[in-house]
Amino acid sequence: MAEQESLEFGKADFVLLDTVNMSEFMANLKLRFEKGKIYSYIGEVVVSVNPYRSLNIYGKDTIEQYKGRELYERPPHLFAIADATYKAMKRRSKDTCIVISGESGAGKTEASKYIMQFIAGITNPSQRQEVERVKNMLLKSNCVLEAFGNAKTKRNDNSSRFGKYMDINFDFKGDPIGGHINNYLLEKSRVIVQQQGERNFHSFHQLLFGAPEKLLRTLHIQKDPAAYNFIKVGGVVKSAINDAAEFKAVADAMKVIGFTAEEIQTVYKILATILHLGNLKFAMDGDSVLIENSKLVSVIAELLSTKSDIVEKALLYRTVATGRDVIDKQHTDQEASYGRDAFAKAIYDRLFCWIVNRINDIIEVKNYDAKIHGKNTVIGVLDIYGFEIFDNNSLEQFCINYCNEKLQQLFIQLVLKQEQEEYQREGIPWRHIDYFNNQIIVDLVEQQHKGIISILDDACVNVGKVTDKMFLDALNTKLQKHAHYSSRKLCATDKTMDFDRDFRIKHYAGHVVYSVIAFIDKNKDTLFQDFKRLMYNSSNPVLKNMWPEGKLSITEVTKRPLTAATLFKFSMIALVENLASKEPYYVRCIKPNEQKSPLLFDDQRCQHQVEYLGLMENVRVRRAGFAYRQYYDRFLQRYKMISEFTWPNHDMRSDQEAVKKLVECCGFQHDVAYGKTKLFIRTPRTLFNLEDRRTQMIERIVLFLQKMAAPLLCETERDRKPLEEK
Ligand SMILES: Nc1ncnc2c1ncn2[C@@H]1O[C@H](COP(=O)(O)OP(=O)(O)OP(=O)(O)O)[C@@H](O)[C@H]1O
Repeated sequence: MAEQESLEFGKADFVLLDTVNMSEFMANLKLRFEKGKIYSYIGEVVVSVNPYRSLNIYGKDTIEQYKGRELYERPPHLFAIADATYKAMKRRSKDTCIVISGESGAGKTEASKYIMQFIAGITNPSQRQEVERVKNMLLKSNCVLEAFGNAKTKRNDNSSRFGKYMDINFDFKGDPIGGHINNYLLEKSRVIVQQQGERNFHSFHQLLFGAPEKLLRTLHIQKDPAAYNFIKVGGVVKSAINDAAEFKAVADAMKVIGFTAEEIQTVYKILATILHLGNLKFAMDGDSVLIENSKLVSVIAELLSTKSDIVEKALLYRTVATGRDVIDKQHTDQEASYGRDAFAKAIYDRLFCWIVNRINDIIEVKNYDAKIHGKNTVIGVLDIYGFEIFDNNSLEQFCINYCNEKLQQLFIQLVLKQEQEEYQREGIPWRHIDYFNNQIIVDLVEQQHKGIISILDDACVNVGKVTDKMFLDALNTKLQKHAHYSSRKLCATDKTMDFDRDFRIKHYAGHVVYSVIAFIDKNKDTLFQDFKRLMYNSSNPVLKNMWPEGKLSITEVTKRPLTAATLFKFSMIALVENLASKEPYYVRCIKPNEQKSPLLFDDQRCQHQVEYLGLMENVRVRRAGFAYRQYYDRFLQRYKMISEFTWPNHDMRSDQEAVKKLVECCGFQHDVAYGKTKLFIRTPRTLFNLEDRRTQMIERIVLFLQKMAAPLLCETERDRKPLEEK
């Protein structure tokens, strides 16, 4: 229990609720939010509510207060688990990780930044230059990633449109010596289309408003967002001044990180290429397709360091292998614009991955020799998209929600495992706990042959024209008996779904209807080989290196590359394995309202998040046996004034015996269990009763001391008087 907070702020740890039910949970969460307490615990899990205002709780003083302390010695804070993570890593040489989850705008990225700030603040007391350099690199790389991976959405002005896992490596002294970033599933569709009220990635806006005139001229770019089809304007132009300032900050960060001038120029050329691609107009002229504004083709060719006719050919034709022959097949205008969009998305996605790789090259640990330096340990920070339910849910939401299913499964398993291990260590018998096991849903998605991803992949490799509807038919046949799957065909009366379009999954977090439209295309994620060859044949070496597979001719290309969903599945399986191998800590973020208001606590929205973050399940598991546990010596330190046998010091053989005596004095012996090093208390009421007794005793002790001190004070007064009179 966080001991530094009064109960007027509610319960700092949800494990101590009088009764575990949703209404008590929500009342406590709301009370704490309204009192400005944005952090709470569930055991060692931090629950965080976005305050939507700056709080003075992240400065140097606060870092000092949390540094080296135990979790329960200070009020709940991100810094407390950052410190716990750091201690586990440093003292016990354990690899640890912090998993930050929550929906868009809940405060995940801010939390990850504060955690990094804390770690930076407590390391390198000797100010070694190398450590400072690494810390600077880690912070600067964040700025670059945000420019290319974040965008303004309706829900968050600076929304991360990718998942991120970042390892920080530490040497034997506990100083950061390097890092590594893994990125997951960038929302690349945003490059070509944005919903009303949203923007393309920040990088495009920064370029338009921040690049010097000379650079814009070489890129053939105008300072006007309305001139570009891939940039949506209308009410969402963030401050151009901000964008301009950020352009400079990002350019500077790229330089500091170590990007060469040629690399930085290439980055700008790719952004400009994408903007020009968006303006291409295709039309049919009889049977042939043509580009109406062909001047743009030469601009694109110049930016990509290649020839106009090669660009034009890649846009209008597709090389296909038919038996032994290789022919050029002309697109229709629709196919051409589809191919162009795929190209724009692919080069942005590739650019983003390339940036992450370049950062990794630069920040990775170098010259580390385990024999000389000892074990190199890591703290990982995972900042990944939360559960998503929109009006229209497609393959992207399907992947994101599957990711959350997997993380939730890991979460409950780990909380259970930690509990079991503690009971075992302490010699307390374990009681079986009922909890919701979402394995069945994870299997529904990822199981080989039978899972939705497999069924989708099967549909994608079928010869002939496969439609999204055929995929849905296959789902309906294979999953008709599955308890967590349904569709209109299987449940004709359910009008929340459309025939031949929708299916529903009962996720642990709620029911989500997915529309199969474009599932097949998105899963195939085809980029014609012609575009890859175009990039590979560029005379710009940076571009060429980004597209090594462009080396292959059409006849050498594997016919069945892994699909988008399968690649994502593999990356999730690897991620979960990696997290499971570390000691995990959790931050669960909640967004209090849609209006980004610091005052509003929207009960319904918050309750929904509490449900799908599995927080009630967490509280239940955490206090299934005992709500509270504490080391004997610490318990005595806090409560010894309650009993004459322990105040001011006990004379029993062990602290454990003294605690037993104290507990019996209060009559709580039926509500506790004695572990090897800790006392376990079953119900919170007992703990609060102890707290009340402690408060009363402290008042009496203070009164007593005052009484004792009074005559002394009088004496001093008397002694002083004559002196003064003298
Ligand atoms: N601890 C905090 N103190 C003050 N403001 C905060 C805090 N956490 C979040 N915010 C505010 O909320 C906004 C959204 O937070 P953040 O970008 O971290 O959300 P997110 O969960 O990472 O969202 P997404 O998934 O869209 O990236 C921030 O830009 C900031 O204005």
